[in-house]
Amino acid sequence: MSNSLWSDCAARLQNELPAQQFNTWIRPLQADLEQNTLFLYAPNTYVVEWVKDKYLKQIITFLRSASGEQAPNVELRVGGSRKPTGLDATNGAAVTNGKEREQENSASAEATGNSAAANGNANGANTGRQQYTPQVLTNPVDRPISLQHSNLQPTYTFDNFVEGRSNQLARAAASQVAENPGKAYNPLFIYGGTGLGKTHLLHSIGNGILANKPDAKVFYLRAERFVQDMVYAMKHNKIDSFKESYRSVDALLIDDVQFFAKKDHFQDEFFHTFNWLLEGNQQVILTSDVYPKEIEGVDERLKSRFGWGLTVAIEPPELPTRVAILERKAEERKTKLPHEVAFFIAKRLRSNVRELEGALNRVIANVTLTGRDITIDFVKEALRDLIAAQERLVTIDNIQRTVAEYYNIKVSDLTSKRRTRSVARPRQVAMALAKELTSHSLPEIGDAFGGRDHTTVLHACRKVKELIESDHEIQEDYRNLNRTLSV
Ligand SMILES: Nc1ncnc2c1ncn2[C@@H]1O[C@H](COP(=O)(O)OP(=O)(O)OP(=O)(O)O)[C@@H](O)[C@H]1O
Repeated sequence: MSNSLWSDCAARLQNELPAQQFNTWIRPLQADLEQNTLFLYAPNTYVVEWVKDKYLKQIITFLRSASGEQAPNVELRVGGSRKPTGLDATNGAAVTNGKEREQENSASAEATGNSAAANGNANGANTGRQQYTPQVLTNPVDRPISLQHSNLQPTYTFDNFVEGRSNQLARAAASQVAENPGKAYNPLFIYGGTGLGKTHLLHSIGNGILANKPDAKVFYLRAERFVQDMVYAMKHNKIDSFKESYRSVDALLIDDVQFFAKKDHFQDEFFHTFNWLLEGNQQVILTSDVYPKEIEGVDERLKSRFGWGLTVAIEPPELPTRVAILERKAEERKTKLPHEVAFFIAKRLRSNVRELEGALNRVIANVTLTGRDITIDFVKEALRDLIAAQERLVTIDNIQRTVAEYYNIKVSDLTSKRRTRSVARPRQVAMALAKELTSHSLPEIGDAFGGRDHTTVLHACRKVKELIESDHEIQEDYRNLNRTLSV
């Protein structure tokens, strides 16, 4: 009963909220109905407070509309991750209860000969875990599967990670994990496009954990390395020490888990390692370039586990964050980058932080070679090809086509005089995008939208900015369009 009530409620929230909000705040909640109270368990107080503040009203409204007078009270609490999640199944709205999960665990573990299950306890760690007493492998021959070195890059820290709206949530979750490994969010799953700072955050967490507890066993690796180690272990008959190594860490940081796609055998082993660590409250942090449920070729069980803790996105940075990143990186390189030049570069290059860094490196190299000052003209010259490539990509025409397609209207509607809301709002969005993503002036943009005055464009830009703050639908639309146009 609790399950279906909560899953209906969650399904409705899923329809109403932008995917990122739903995945971040609602999906991790675990429901339990006791008497007439629906307990919603969140991974930590941060989530409890956030959900209370932002979504509790909506949740109560849904429950009342579904159950009328019978609607239960709602109580948000911090709860253990072993509780049944409301949203584990692939469609995001089904519910499993704890028993089903236990059965599922042991069934899958048995099928693959998992040793924890062989001890008859796939879920309760006590008995099975004793088989794998943590052990440090010292023999150099064992090196490929010895995790003695953390592999952490000391230069990637929270301190030099520039925070902005696009990465705020991921940054907050990451620092919580660094402060409370194994306790805050487990696993923490960070996803987002290439070059947006996932690896940087991952290392920051590892470095943060070590700063608090220098003897913690923290290990960073790309998913590829897990596969290589396993191949090596199988070849050299060292599968036990492979397991011991991976299962003895305090925190396992795995980058690019999309690499596991279509590697069923490795996924199986990873699945068991992953469960093992979670059961022992050992922290797991994962990254991927897409939302976990959308990784093709990865087993549903594994994807479902990925979502047990907290899943957060890193979005492409907005203009102010891009400017701040450039200024920060220039400072680190002891280069004086005038603000208007940082702004110019950030406005022209939008796709990701790696590209921004590359551009900055090129500017610095040119300065070193020529001894000239960094001015906008200098940068225009140094980055001519990059800027041209970006401009070719984003034209007003292209923006109009993309926006029209997105809102299912005609391009001619955008340039027409029609003022109905279904057309007027997309037109304003398109104008704001043209202002943000191209270097055209307000009058030029006005011209391209059916000969409108530049003040109309200015008004559209202000209106959209205001709506982005207040209306999550427009915010989501704008982000989606921006992302589509910027890559
Ligand atoms: N918010 C940020 N502040 C400072 N530097 C950043 C930020 N985001 C990204 N970077 C820098 O951008 C570069 C690329 O970031 P990173 O390698 O972490 O991206 P990624 O998301 O892991 O990409 P990929 O998916 O391609 O591996 C790094 O040098 C990183 O330091």
